[in-house]
Order: sequence, then structure tokens, then C-alpha cells
Amino acid sequence: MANVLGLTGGIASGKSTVSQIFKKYHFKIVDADIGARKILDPGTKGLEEVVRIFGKQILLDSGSLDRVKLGQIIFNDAKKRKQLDECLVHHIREWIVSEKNKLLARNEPLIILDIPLLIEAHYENEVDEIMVVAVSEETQLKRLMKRNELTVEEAKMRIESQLPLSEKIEMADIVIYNEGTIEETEAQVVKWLVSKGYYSE
Ligand SMILES: CC(C)(COP(=O)(O)OP(=O)(O)OC[C@H]1O[C@@H](n2cnc3c(N)ncnc32)[C@H](O)[C@@H]1O)[C@@H](O)C(=O)NCCC(=O)NCCS
Ligand SMILES: Nc1ncnc2c1ncn2[C@@H]1O[C@H](COP(=O)(O)OP(=O)(O)OP(=O)(O)O)[C@@H](O)[C@H]1O
Repeated sequence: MANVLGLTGGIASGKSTVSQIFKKYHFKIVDADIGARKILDPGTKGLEEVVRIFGKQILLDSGSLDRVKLGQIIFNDAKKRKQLDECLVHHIREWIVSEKNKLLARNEPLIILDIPLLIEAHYENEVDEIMVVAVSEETQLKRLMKRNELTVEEAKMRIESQLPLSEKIEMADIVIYNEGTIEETEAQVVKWLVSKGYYSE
């Protein structure tokens, strides 16, 4: 029976970085951020619902979602974020579970579900183990500001829109510390893969 690993962490703590490491070792990933994009493609019910809540000004001239604008709105307004979450949660879950089932049917030994809001949105029953990618608050803030070109205040708002990383760590079966170099992070992932018998060096 396949082992389903839930991969989570705080915003910009390094989930995608760890996910890339798993990919390098040929393990299969279900990426919730990709699902969240697909369910908001032009012509989807998801996008229709988002337009109903936020109006046509949330679309670019091309008819696609203006992701930057939606991000600015929801990370500055908890009520709007809740509205968005409520309208998308079922679509995202459906996509994730369907992708997971496809991989289960292929008898993959290890399936990784990369879900930023795994704890907040209660995916615990969809996974066998939870891996949390952790960094210090300073590093998280610094990397988020750099990657998304945000001010300190903007970055803090995004971090505060999620459950504190410290609380996610408490829920973890495995913690990967992504404070150092990517090579150091990779070594921790490989050590875990070896300990579970999914990989031998
Ligand atoms: C607001 C949107 C358009 C911003 O898009 P953008 O391309 O700038 O960011 P991206 O999608 O890469 O998300 C970056 C990170 O933001 C965090 N995040 C995204 N949505 C949320 C949310 N509703 N609440 C808290 N954190 C969130 C996650 O850590 C995610 O990994 C987009 O994040 C979105 O559609 N969010 C709602 C869907 C959702 O809940 N996604 C999380 C998947 S579980
Ligand atoms: N060990 C590291 N050393 C230096 N930079 C890093 C390291 N790990 C990740 N980064 C950088 O930090 C940023 C956040 O990493 P990443 O995108 O992997 O986080 P994430 O948890 O997937 O983010 P999100 O929650 O927004 O999806 C990226 O710009 C990435 O290149």
C-alpha cells in the first residue's frame, strides 16, 4: 500500500523547494497550488464564483484571473479571504483527491501531497504522515519579501493569514529545517527517504 505524505509549512518556508527535491528522486507530487490555479482557469465554475464575489475588475483584459490583484485583496482583508476560501475549498479538495487517487491506482510507493493549507483546511485524513518544512521567522520574512517583492508589512500580513509555523511543527511527524543551504535540506530529505526504505544511497 502506498504511503501518502502530506507536505506543508508556512508561506515561503520551502515546500516547493522540498517538493523539487522529491521530484529529483522521481517521487510523484500532487501540488495544491497547481490545483488552485487549474480550478480558476478561464471557463471554470471556480473563476465564475470568484467573479461573482470580487466583480469583473478581478479579471485581466485577456479574461484570466488577475492573481496579483486577488492576492493584494485577500492578504489584506481576512473577511474577503474567508469568502474566497469558502468558495474554493471544495473545488481544491476535489482536485487534490482525484490526483491522489490517480497515483494510488498506479501503485506508486510514495505519494506526496504538497498542500500549503494542509492543517488549516483539515487534510489530515487524506495523508498517512505530515512533513513540515520549517524556517525561523526572520528567514521566512526575508525570503517572502525577496521572492514576492513585498514590504515588511505586506509580508507580515501574508504570514499572519496562516496558522503559525510553530503550531504546524507541533502537528508534524517529520520536520525538515530549511534554514541552511538547499544541499543541507536535501540531505535531510534523503535521510528520511533512506530511513523509510524508499531510497538507498
Ligand atoms: C490569492 C492567489 C490568487 C495569489 O496567487 P499567487 O500566484 O500570487 O500565489 P500562489 O498561488 O503561488 O500562492 C502562494 C502561497 O500563498 C499562500 N496562500 C494562497 N492562498 C492562501 C489563502 N487563501 N490563505 C492563506 N494562504 C494562502 C500559500 O502558502 C501559497 O503557497 C492564490 O494564492 C489563490 O488563488 N489562493 C486561493 C486558493 C488557495 O487557498 N490556495 C492554497 C492552496 S491549499
Ligand atoms: N535553503 C534555501 N536557501 C535559500 N533560499 C531558499 C531556500 N529554500 C527556499 N529558498 C527560497 O525561498 C523562497 C521560498 O521558497 P519556496 O518557494 O520553496 O517556499 P514555499 O513554501 O513553497 O512557498 P509558498 O508557500 O509561497 O508556496 C523561494 O524564493 C526560494 O528560492
